[in-house]
Amino acid sequence: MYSASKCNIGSAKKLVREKTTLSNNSDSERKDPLHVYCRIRPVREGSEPTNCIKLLSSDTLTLTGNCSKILRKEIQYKFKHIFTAFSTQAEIFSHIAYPLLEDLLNGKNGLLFTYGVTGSGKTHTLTGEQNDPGIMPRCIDAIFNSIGDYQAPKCVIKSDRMNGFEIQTEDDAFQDRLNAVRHNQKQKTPRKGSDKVSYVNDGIKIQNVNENNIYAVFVSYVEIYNNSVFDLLDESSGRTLQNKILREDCYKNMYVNGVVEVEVKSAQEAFEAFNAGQNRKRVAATSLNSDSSRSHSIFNIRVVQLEQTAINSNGQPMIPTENHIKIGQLSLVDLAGSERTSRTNNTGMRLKEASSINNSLMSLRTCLEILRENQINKANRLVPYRDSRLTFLFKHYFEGDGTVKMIVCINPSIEDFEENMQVLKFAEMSQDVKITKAEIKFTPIKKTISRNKENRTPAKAKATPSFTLLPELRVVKLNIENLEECNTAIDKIVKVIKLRQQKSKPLEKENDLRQAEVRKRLVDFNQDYILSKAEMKSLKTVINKEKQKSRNLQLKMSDLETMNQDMRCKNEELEGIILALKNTINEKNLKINQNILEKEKTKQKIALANEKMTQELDLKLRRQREHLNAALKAKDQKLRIVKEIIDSEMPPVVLSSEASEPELNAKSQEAQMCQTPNGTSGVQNHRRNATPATRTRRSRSAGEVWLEHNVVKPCPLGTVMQPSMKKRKSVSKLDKASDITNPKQNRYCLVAQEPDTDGEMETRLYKGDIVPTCGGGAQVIFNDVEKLRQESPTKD
Ligand SMILES: Nc1ncnc2c1ncn2[C@@H]1O[C@H](COP(=O)(O)OP(=O)(O)OP(=O)(O)O)[C@@H](O)[C@H]1O
Repeated sequence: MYSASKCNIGSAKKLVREKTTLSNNSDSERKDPLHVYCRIRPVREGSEPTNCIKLLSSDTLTLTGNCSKILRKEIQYKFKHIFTAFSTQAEIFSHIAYPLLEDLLNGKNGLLFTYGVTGSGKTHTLTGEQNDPGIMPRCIDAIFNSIGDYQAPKCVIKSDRMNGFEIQTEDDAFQDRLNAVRHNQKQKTPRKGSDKVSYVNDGIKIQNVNENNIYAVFVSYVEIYNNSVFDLLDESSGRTLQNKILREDCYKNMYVNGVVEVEVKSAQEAFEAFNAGQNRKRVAATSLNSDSSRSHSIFNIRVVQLEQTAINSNGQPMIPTENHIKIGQLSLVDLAGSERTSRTNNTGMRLKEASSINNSLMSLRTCLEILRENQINKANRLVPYRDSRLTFLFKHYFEGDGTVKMIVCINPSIEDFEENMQVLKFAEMSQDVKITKAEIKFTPIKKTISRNKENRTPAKAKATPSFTLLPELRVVKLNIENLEECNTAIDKIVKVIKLRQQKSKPLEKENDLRQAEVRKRLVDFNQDYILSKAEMKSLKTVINKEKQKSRNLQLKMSDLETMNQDMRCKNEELEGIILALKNTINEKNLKINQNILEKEKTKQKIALANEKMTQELDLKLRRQREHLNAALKAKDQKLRIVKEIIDSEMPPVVLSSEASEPELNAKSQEAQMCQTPNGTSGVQNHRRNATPATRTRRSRSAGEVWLEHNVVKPCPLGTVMQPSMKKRKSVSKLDKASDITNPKQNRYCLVAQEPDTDGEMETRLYKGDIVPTCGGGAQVIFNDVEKLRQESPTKD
């Protein structure tokens, strides 16, 4: 457990983490802490030499944020060992990986992973370059430098694809080797990435290798991408890798189900396998690293060893039948780097990958934290290994036994300060996690039943080396002085030789049989080879045809591409035209809108003007009315005076506008009764005097202008009864408003004719003044009715 104590150094804060003892002695005997090493990468050439790491000793460093943006603080971290920018790959290998190799060749498990921010040198540390190899190539070289001479024949030890191994008879192994050769020959194209790769070999050997054992080395390479497991050495699925599932074997070890484990007999073969996987591994350029790993990659080396019991006639090690095998596993894990989206500016696929990487790293963090808490508090909180494939795959390392080592890679640039702080904090915490020390485990040998019927003899009997039954031919020193002793010794030798000759006869027979068998197989193989050659030839012709087809298709494609290009050009032109038209439409729309606005404004102005005019006209009308009323009153007054005068002179014959029609009729009759001899009616004269003055005169200067409205065509009236209307306009229908609103007309006369009771035609003239209204119309105020009729004076 850590306690943080703070003390001020100048203006900077310094956090010193002190370690307290964690657990009791018995635990420390059985368990080892997770070993955490730190490697500081050199500052990039050309970048600012601002450094946020200060090295205090070989195991302590301080992280300093002396940039103005970041809070000035110094945090101290302590690790098992810190490698500086000047540390070599060889140093790192010998310090960290060498002990793990010793364990591996001793049948123990080990896990080594690199952790850090993107671009901090994880891949460099683990893989390195050809002339500066990292941990992985050095491990491979060291393994083969050490066990190269003690290897089991190929295919004798075989992966059962369920994390276990089985032993085959030599015959089956031979058959498998043959199949492998055929398979390689059948492969038309060489395996992608299988080009020869070589790393500088330092010739380092692991000490104390048991020379009595025979060894087989298997490698597998998987990646965890977007929380899915893919086998990078699986060639069966072609280009697209199949998602694999994780399983637990009977020893509680986690493994990738059905993973391809390639048995390698030399470092070269191992590098070829690694390279083939490396070509499938998902790597992409980000803004922080041109070759950024987008997945966590796990390179597994498994060394299987079994005790050597005998050597066969060819001097080859014999396969033991009743024994145990030791399996050691070393997992080299290159974790993808944690990255902040704000710094990488990743989008789309890269962003999804980054979030998956960060999630799985967070799971690893959570698991180790809970594991640590459980160990400190003796609690039993569930560790969420299943949250991520990464943690689930390494469950047996954390829960079981083995050695776990972590290399924290640090980029000392000041931009990485915040992320380094997180990484170092986690790494330091991880050191508290205790892992049970690696143990040697013996696994019982699984034997496969021979596929060859002839070989279905008990494996033990078959495998028993016959020549080992022969008496040993020891070196005998002959004492020439003692002839008797010499003779008995020679006799003994002769006896042994004879016995050997005798016993070697069946062996020779067996040998001959085997030779014949091998020859037969060779013939078969040759036949197969000839068949394969013929097949290859036919396939070549097919390939050539296909190539031709593909060439034709390519030509067609290029034609289509040019067509496509042309279309694109046309499209672009049309788009340009459309754009220009759109612009014109927009301009026109703008003008229309402006016009509409102007119209609106004008309408508003007109409405305002109308309102004003209406108000003015109302005012005028009101004044005119008042004026007319006053005039009417004055005229009434005058009329009254005239009436009084007339009343005083003669009997009243007055045609008043106020008179009712019967009165008017009576009066007009009376008027017609007193007609003048020249035919002019006295009534007319009289009426001219008695008719009240018109209310309004539209055009006084022009005199009276009549609108004579003849509803029916009048009968010929002769000259006597013509009404007196000098200026007139006759209409038969009043359907046009302009007839009556014509400002020139000021009088209105409606002519009506009907026969009277005597059958005489009577013409009635309803007369009135046309008065304009304020709304621009006109009204007629009837003030006179004139009846015109002819009457015979002789009539009764
Ligand atoms: N110690 C070192 N010495 C020299 N060059 C180094 C060192 N560490 C890293 N580099 C260089 O820095 C670059 C980035 O390193 P690398 O690819 O190993 O980073 P990484 O941590 O694996 O990144 P990512 O997590 O994105 O995959 C590489 O060009 C590598 O050669």
